[in-house]
Amino acid sequence: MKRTDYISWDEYFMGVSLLAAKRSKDPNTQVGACIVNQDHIIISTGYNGFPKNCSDDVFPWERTGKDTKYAYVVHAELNAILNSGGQSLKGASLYVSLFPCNECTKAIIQSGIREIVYLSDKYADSDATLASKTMLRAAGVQMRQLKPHTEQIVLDFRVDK
Ligand SMILES: O=c1[nH]c(=O)n([C@H]2C[C@H](O)[C@@H](COP(=O)(O)O)O2)cc1CO
Ligand SMILES: [Zn+2]
Repeated sequence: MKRTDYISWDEYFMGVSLLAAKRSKDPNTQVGACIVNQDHIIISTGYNGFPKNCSDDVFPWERTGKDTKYAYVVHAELNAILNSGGQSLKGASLYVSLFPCNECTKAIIQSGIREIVYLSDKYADSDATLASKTMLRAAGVQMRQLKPHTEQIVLDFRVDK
């Protein structure tokens, strides 16, 4: 008899996104993304962080003031698109822990991604999110908020030997 407590595809790919988010150095919001093709194969992952060679210890993580993170940080979704190494994203699904902003949405639509599965929509009332939703609706990209059947998945690094 097969196991019955295995995780669903949605939980698996959102779980990968959440694990990617754990790599983020952002002290306030850690975002993770995972792009999956129609065969359920992971094409790419990403999290929010500064561009290559722009040191996490030099560039600012402040949210307010003269010099903020917003000018420098690459969003998780854009990193995932850029990390896909030129593979076609046509018909792919994007799993992301936070609803995409309008700038990422432009790249998502242009890359051919057809579905966005998200967890949090904490900036739902922002102009960026409203613009995202307007563009995604116009472009016919599906959006759905994941309602997980489980509250958490624990990774256990302990082994027998
Ligand atoms: O979709 C997103 N993807 C993404 O990676 N981010 C990143 C940019 C920032 O590093 C952080 C948001 O920071 P804050 O919540 O402090 O404003 O999340 C933010 C959004 C939402 O706009
Ligand atoms: Zn974005």
